[in-house]
Amino acid sequence: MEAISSFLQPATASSFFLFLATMIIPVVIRSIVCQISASIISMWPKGIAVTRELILHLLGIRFGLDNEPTVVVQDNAVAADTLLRRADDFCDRPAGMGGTSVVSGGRLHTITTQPYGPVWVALRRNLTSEAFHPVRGLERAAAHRERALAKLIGDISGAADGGVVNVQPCLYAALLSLNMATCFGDDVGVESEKMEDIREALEEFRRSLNGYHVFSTFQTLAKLVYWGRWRKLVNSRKRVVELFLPLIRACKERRRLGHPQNMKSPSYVDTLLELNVPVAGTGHPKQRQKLSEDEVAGLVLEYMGAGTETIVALLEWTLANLVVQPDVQSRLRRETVAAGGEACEYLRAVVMESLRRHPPFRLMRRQMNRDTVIGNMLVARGTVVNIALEEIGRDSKIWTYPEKFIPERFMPGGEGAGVRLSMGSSTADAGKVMMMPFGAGPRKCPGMGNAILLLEYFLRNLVTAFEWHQVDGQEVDLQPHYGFFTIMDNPLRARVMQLTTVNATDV
Ligand code: HEM
Repeated sequence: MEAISSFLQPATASSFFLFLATMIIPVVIRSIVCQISASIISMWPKGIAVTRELILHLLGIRFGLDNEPTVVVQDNAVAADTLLRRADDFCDRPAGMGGTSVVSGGRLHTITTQPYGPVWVALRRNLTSEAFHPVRGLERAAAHRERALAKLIGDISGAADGGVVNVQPCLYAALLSLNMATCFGDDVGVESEKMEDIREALEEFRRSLNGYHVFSTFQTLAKLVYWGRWRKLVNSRKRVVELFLPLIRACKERRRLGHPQNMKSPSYVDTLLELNVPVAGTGHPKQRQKLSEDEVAGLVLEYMGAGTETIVALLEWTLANLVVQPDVQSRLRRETVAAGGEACEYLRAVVMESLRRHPPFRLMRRQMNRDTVIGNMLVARGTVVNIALEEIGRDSKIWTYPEKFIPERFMPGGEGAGVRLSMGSSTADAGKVMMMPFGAGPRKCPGMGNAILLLEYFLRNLVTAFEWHQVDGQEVDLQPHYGFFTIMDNPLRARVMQLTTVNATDV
């Protein structure tokens, strides 16, 4: 060693060692890595695949809402106490919910994701006091409902191949055409080809929402790790918005020309174009502005998604249960015919049982805006609170045979008689909570009245127009698929027998 040192000049010596190091160190590291990998592989349990999720887990990287500090509420009394008595602490949703909000990096919001405050009040009030107002909105939409029903009956009769129908596509087409009409108005003509594009685009967007929660935290990194998923989400939303924008512009043009239709019966988009919302973050409620085109498109997407898929899913679940239980179906038919278009107690009971047994949203998410006691636990501000809507409706302490579909439980004398769905912010409501498929408190679903109306309307007419039977050799499978909405894992196929030519009976 000494000989070498004396032989080399100092500068040359350090270069030599640097050279040696660069040659030797990688070899040493590679051999260490190989040895470690070999021993990991030899110890690695057979049958466990090395996935991206596993690697992220081992590195301690967690994306998405599911990895935020979370409390799950499964007890109805605690849920009621949380949402009604402590409503002020639970009025926000976690950041990073909703496709529109995620894709725009929190720049755009829908009613669902808008932070609790004056803009949320303005958007929500616009929906409930216009499109969903019992007279100005729902009553005026009667003609749209009749047209959608006629389409549905026609599609079911026409699609019946040897009497067998794939039910979901028929329901979807009818609800889509109804919601397009109430959203854009009668005279924004959408030809059937465009309608098919919209159907496909909405479906693709819904599919892209499965797993989108990973983008709610550390978005930049999550985009890199889940690049394919991100691209799908962005592109599918872009596709729907590009289909809606020309229709929104046509509404604008119609308003500019002062079309009488707008004055008589404004569509949802007309009301959004008319609306002035407070300017967020200024603290001056009087400072107001119009919504941008992007914002209107996001709200339209919310209306079409929430208003179509939920109703389609529930109608499909209900018809599936009626196929499985022909006695319930016969009673429903008898009693709706006897009611002759008036309110029918048994029809309401069937709808309530469907909502209890198959709520489209399994969980409802809120985020606490201050430290609060939930049940007997102190939970810190910022914690995500998941209310387990499905489990609350199946609580065996409240419901007998909770897994069974028994509409009679909502008839006089049944354990569910008199149960109300409409729980506002009144603390007096809290004691009566037995199920909450529409949520509760100030942020409960604003579409509830419309949803009940549509469910009863279509169901009443579908059971009087057709008899619904099992397809020979194919049992109805009531297994759920838990995605963005809870739908049937195996879509319903039914054998139908046409009974009458239907005169639409509106409730
Ligand atoms: C059977 C049908 C439906 C069910 C079961 C349902 C259920 C729900 C639930 C559980 C929530 C969360 C409520 C909460 O946080 O307390 C919600 C919110 C919401 N729903 Fe529905 N929904 C239905 C139909 C509709 C329809 C037809 C619309 C109309 C467009 C709609 C629009 C909304 C909106 C905008 C929100 C957000 C409310 C807010 O954050 O202020 N829903 N819905």
